[in-house]
Amino acid sequence: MPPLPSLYTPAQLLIVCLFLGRLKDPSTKYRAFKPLNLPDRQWPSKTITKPPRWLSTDLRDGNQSLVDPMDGDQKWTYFKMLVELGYKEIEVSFPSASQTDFDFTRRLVETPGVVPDDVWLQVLSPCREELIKRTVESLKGAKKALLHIYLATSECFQRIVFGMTEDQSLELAVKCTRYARSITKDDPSQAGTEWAFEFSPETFSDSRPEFVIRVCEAVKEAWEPTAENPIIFNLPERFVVVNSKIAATVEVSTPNVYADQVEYFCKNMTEREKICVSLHPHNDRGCAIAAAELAQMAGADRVEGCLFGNGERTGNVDLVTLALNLYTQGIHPNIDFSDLNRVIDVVEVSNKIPVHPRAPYGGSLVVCAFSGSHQDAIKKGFQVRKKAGHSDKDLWQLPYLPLDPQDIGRTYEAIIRVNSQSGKGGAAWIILRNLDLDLPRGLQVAFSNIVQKRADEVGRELLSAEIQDLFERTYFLKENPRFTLVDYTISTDRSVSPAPPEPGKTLDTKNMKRIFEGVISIDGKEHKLKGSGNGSISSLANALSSIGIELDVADYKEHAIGGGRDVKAASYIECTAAGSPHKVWGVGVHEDVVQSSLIALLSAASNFITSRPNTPLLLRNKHGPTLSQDLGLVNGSPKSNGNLSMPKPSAVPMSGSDAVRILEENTKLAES
Ligand SMILES: CC(=O)SCCNC(=O)CCNC(=O)[C@H](O)C(C)(C)COP(=O)(O)OP(=O)(O)OC[C@H]1O[C@@H](n2cnc3c(N)ncnc32)[C@H](O)[C@@H]1OP(=O)(O)O
Ligand SMILES: CC(C)C(=O)C(=O)O
Repeated sequence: MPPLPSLYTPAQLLIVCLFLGRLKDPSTKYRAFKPLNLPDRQWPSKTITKPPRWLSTDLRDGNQSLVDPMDGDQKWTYFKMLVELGYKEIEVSFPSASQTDFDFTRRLVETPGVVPDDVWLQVLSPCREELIKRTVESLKGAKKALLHIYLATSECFQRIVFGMTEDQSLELAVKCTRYARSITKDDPSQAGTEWAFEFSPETFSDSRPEFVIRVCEAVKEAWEPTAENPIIFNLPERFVVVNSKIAATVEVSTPNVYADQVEYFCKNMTEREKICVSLHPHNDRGCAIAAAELAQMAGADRVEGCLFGNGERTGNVDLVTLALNLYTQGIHPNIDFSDLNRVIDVVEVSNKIPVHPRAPYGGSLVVCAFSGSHQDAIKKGFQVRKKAGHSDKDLWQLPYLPLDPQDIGRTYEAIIRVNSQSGKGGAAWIILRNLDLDLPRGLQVAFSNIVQKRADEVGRELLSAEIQDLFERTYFLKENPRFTLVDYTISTDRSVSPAPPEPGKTLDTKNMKRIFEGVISIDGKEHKLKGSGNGSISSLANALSSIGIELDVADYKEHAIGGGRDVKAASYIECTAAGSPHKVWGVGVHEDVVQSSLIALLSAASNFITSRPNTPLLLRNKHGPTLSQDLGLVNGSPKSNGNLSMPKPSAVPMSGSDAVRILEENTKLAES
């Protein structure tokens, strides 16, 4: 077939099609919600000061929205977890929907000790008598039973779904309430159960507020609640059909509009003390949390939702976020999320839906910082806390972390993670956490460059263990094949006679020179070295210079690790190489502080000759006289004839590996 002639390229055609597919003027299809006129609204100046009554509907609204609803055993595990977390009102099923739900409810009622005495079992039914009857049957014998019925009150539901007028809907709601009453709290055979009642004017947020009040007043009158056992009016916030002709669905409006509606409801219902105003927000516009919080400010007493926001469509309001939002305001939510990982495990297995890595509080990535400035701020925050001696109960003020991860059972290890976006603080934090080494700033920068390079090379996050390993290998913490301190003494150099002590006083050796004499294993062979200096480190540096490694100490820091008998010293030495702009760091850890500093210097020397083999250095001329008098074999017969003279410094640039080779040649020479 010949190709069809076309004025456009395929790409242009695609763009045209996409463009035509979108509405230039969405107002022909979608209408803005007309908000309630509530000029005297009070809620904006209110704050939340206590937790609401919570209702978990994970096992009902959450379950009904799953691809594969939970089976009885999964519900059982989930229920037990909800009880352990502290939920006192749990919507366990829609008993008229399926045998699984009915049987599960019966199992809860009939199994002794599973439902604590203070926990209400809530069940849902539509306003249909035969379904209400079946629903009530499922709860027979329960200690505390909460019967929940629903009926949509919006104009579009009445017209599209039910084909009823407002009066007919009201009549149905009242009829079902009376019926429910007759088979529950008014039925003598149900006397062993404490019955409570909930009515949801479904589509509340799209209903005429005056009509919602009318229906709820009528239902209240039919149920006759008391202040001790108030009736629950549950006010769903959810999507609605606005323009029925085109039947498009949009969510109602911004959360402030819902708050206005709730405040209106609270103000206009009579006998407020006999009413519990409950919220049932869905997340169609992504505003469920805000809607629930603003509506509590507007006077609501109770919130229905699901853990991690499972539920119909975009989900019910997330109970974890709501509770932990309160917690971070210093208000205990009465729900225990101190082991959030366990909760996540149960939720993920039961729902077969993973918790999003960015889900507030629970997401695996929400307490992780990859980027340098975040890591830096978090690390400083922890250091300030440590310095101030803060315990895990003291006031929490930490950059970027609104909640102490420990409070939800997460460790600090995972907070800072390192990839190519990370700065010096990230790797330093991991070394601090893993090895107790508080790296000086200069070493942080030096090590960060090494980490950055590695992260770029591998193109992924570097795990904490990898960073630790990189550090240990870079600074020869576990083993140092190049320079290992085998044995040493540091003595006072008495060859330069000090001023004699005043009569009756001892000789002041404090300011006298020190002599390092020791055995160092260099690339597996042991050698004696000797040098002198103002202190231990400089005397070893001097000894190293005798074999051609000319390092000047530019910076030195030390700190203790641990305490008591197990205390250790950590030493950090930054060295410059004579005649070279390069600096190298060395790290030493030892029970003895002097030894730790000597190890650090050898680490720097090793680092120098190993990691910068091509750096030109002013080292000794291998053709000159070779070993210093101090250098000889330990395990052979040491040459102690004193005839070997100090090699003269030479201006020949030489690499670190050359220096070691020369050393070996010199050693052989000494042996012969
Ligand atoms: C907003 C919510 O989440 S509400 C809870 C929703 N959950 C569920 O629906 C899960 C369980 N549901 C079910 O198992 C079934 O839908 C049942 C058992 C309730 C009813 O089953 P069916 O009788 O087969 O009805 P079906 O599901 O086809 O349709 C719903 C019918 O109930 C009516 N209905 C819808 N809501 C209500 C209500 N609140 N009260 C009374 N009737 C209602 C509809 O108008 C429709 O009636 P129609 O058949 O006369 O047109
Ligand atoms: C039954 C009601 C409360 C409901 O689930 C909803 O409106 O989403």
